[in-house]
Amino acid sequence: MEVLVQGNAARVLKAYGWVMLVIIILPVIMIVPISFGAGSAIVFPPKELSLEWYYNLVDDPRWGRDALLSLQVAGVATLLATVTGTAAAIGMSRIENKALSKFLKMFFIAPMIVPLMVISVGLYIVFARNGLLGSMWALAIAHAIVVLPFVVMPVMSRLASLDPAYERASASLGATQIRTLFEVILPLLVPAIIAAAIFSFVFSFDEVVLAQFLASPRFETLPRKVWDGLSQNGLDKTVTSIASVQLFMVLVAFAGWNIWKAARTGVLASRARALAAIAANTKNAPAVDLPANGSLPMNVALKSAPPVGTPAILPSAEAGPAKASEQHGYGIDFQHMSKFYGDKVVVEEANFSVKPGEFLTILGPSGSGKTTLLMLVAGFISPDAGRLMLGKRDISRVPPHQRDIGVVFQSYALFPHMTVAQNVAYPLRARGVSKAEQQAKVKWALERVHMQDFAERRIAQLSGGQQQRIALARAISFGPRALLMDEPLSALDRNLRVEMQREIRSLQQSLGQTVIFVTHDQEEALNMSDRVAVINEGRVQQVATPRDLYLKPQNSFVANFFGESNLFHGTADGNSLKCGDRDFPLSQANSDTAILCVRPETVRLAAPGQPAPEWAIEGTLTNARFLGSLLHMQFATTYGTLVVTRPLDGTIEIPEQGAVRRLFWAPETAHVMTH
Ligand SMILES: Nc1ncnc2c1ncn2[C@@H]1O[C@H](COP(=O)(O)OP(=O)(O)OP(=O)(O)O)[C@@H](O)[C@H]1O
Repeated sequence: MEVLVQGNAARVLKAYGWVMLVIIILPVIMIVPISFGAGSAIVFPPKELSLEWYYNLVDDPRWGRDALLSLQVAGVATLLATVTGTAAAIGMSRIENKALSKFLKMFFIAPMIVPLMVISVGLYIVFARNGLLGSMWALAIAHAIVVLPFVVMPVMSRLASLDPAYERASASLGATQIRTLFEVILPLLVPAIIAAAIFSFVFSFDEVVLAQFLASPRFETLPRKVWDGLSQNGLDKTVTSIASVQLFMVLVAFAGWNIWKAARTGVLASRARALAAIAANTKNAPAVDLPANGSLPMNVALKSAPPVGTPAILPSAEAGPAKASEQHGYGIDFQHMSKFYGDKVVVEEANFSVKPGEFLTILGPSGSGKTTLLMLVAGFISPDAGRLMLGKRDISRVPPHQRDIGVVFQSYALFPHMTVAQNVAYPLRARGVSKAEQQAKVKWALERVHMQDFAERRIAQLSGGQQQRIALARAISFGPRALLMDEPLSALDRNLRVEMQREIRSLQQSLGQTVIFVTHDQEEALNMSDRVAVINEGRVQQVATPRDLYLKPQNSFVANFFGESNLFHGTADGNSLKCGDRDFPLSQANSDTAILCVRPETVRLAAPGQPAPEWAIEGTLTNARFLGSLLHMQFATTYGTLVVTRPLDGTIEIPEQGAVRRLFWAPETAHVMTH
């Protein structure tokens, strides 16, 4: 940690901290020795030790009765406030109507702003009219109302800080909303809920103003009795023994909480160990030690697979050891699909197909609609027009948990409160798969990503690369009909990224899975895809193999986005393109306004005196950069800057800055586009 304050300033701050601590804690701690002092005088430190005030506490049954009532009131108020407040916070986080959401928030937070005295008077009138004064329930409800904001606020802020991908991941894995609530959302809210419950309990147990109005002399809480005693006769020293007992109870509760936490982790660990024992029981498969970053040693062969196309049969407990090509993907058909946000079109008339078992990458600049397209397939949003077919089924309106489509999120969205094995088993549990089958499939999926030895790890104990593998294992464990990946490698460093590209591609091929992969990195698209869909401003520009995209781009956007290009705008006339004062030759006859796309590596250079066609363009070298294996040159010409690249094989002549060359190309290497 960086030290911001050093030397004398640090010492002064430290001393200030200690003084503040002592001022805050000392009066509280002093109560304990005072409670052991003999006689009714408040003496610190006590001159004579005695347990008389503790005997007094036990001997007088009213203290015990009042304490019990306070405990009952605090218990009921805590339960009411925690349940209602948590439900309200979750409900409000789902309301899309901003005005309504704001109003409800104000409503639930109001008890914190309105003075307690006002609330007390209001409740007194209501309870008095209904004959509820002096009832434990009335006081508990009043306390619950007052502490409600202290539950709603922390739970809402915890909800706001949760990655929304958790909920989407749960749905994509087949969980209903109820399962998602109880198995994902509530466990992730536990710290906030516990904090809120403790606060509610302490507030209610200690509360005196509402108790003054709503309890009765016959039926009074502990704080009210203490208060009454104080106002009538000065401090009854029994109060010090009560306070000491309460302090002791807080310490016991704190210790109990820590012991429970440790025990809970132990239980989870032993559960995970049981799954891991099965997962690790892969005597035939050699265990792989992964480096900490999750990359795979180069000598580890990816599991070979029979050809794609056999029907999907996931390994079952009865089926024995898993075979490698157990899944096959379905085709996905986008039929004139559009999505609007307000009046802004985000996806416009998407109309293309992904073949079964194909790896298709959606490539486009930031904000072009890639994620929206993927979310439409996953079912997290619905199209405003058009249809989406998965195989022969129209899934346009099918909820995500019924689509059987696996999703790997950019943030991985692994559930942090579950172990690796529990994460991978989650979609299987959601589908009611038997325990034995769950274990077999978890083992199978973890083997596919070489993570079988990590089954009992917590997610926080994994590196980014390892988390990536687990996210993949979780998405394939239930035999999805297609797999969607939203920039899953963007958080990894370059080397690991390249390795994961190789692995994901290899896994997809061995499984025969249909994959839609989103990226804005064209190199990644080139490395992995059977075909690439280039998208810009919500419109799919071209869907083609990487080779066709490069050699035959459909328009200038694709030509520029997928690799570099030199573009010449002109009018085609037969076998030539009129552009400025030149007629560039075309390999095919054309008769329209057209754009000629010339890739940098196809441009030839002729030094003065060397032969060149008549239409060659004269250019002056303005910039030459070494890009690893490529020399990248820029020439200033009357057509603007032209880019030329050459592989650096150690033999090429590198022109000097300012050198003049004539630039030309073979007509068959240039591509004509209409726009
Ligand atoms: N919920 C929403 N409400 C309004 N506009 C939205 C919403 N979600 C996305 N958009 C807009 O839709 C457009 C496409 O967003 P999308 O996230 O699909 O782009 P992207 O290509 O995935 O971008 P990036 O690569 O930056 O993730 C953007 O202009 C974005 O601002």
